[in-house]
Amino acid sequence: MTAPILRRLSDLRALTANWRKNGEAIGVVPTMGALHPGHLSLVEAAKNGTDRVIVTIFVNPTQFNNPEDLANYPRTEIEDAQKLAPYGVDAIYVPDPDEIYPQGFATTVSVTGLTSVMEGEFRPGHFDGVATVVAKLFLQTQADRAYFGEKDYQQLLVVRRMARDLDIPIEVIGCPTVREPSGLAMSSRNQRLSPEGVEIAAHKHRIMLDLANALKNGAPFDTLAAQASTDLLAAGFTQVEYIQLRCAESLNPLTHADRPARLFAAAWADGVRLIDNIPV
Ligand SMILES: Nc1ncnc2c1ncn2[C@@H]1O[C@H](COP(=O)(O)OP(=O)(O)OP(=O)(O)O)[C@@H](O)[C@H]1O
Ligand SMILES: CC(C)(CO)[C@@H](O)C(=O)[O-]
Ligand code: BAL
Repeated sequence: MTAPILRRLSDLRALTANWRKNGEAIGVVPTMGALHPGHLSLVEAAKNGTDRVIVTIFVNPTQFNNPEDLANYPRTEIEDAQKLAPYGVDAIYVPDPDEIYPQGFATTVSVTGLTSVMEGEFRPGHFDGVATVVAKLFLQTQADRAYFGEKDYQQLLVVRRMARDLDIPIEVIGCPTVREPSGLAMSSRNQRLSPEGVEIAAHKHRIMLDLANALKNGAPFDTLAAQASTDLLAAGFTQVEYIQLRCAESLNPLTHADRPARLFAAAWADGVRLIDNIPV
């Protein structure tokens, strides 16, 4: 059965008030829609971890630094509701824009430190948009647990920091990246790749794994990152924005994987910006 689609906060609150009264734990899966198996893995984790599950779908304009990216973002609400039907979620919250940004909205939630590198550096303003909308979604849903993908690993850390700093009583849970058979991290933006673009993008994960393996064997990071960049361009990527090795908790830069580390990369193929990260 398809879950009810709620567009007004008052309707959502009526449901959650009942659930809370019954002592039921609420899980939320925030998304921008165009659902794929990566999103559905978060829904599954939420179903296993809580009594009631809300999936939110909101293409948040304030986190898009690039107007063309916002205009081209896929919007597939009917298909999304159909994909969620087998999971038995309790509500799909698709807020009307004025529920998130009412007339005169003048508040920004801004996390410092973690946001100054990688996605924060290459997408100015992006994390302010994310932190602000996610804070609102946490407060509006009053969820006990929130599920985020490690595909957007920096976002996961930023959101966790924001919830802790603001004393929002929610547990932020990270879930592993779901990949295509080629290793390509699933992403709504992959829909924009042409068949040739898909073939090019398929090289990214292997190039990152090769770098990670060479690093474990003691080779210096800078040399390996330069080689990986060359390999991406040779595979057909048009631009490599960054390849970085960072501490998995602080995101401080590392030169060796001598503590829990992650390798991050952002590169363009076929006009689409693709990000990924793997543990090292
Ligand atoms: N392949 C994936 N595996 C696990 N989680 C994922 C995957 N792709 C997205 N998610 C998670 O789903 C949530 C919603 O993400 P979003 O709606 O932006 O989808 P997306 O596929 O990441 O789209 P985009 O193209 O904007 O990157 C986020 O927590 C994100 O990390
Ligand atoms: C968390 C999120 C739904 C906030 O708009 C978005 O950044 C996303 O889909 O990852
Ligand atoms: N998937 C993270 C949200 C974004 O790219 O805007």
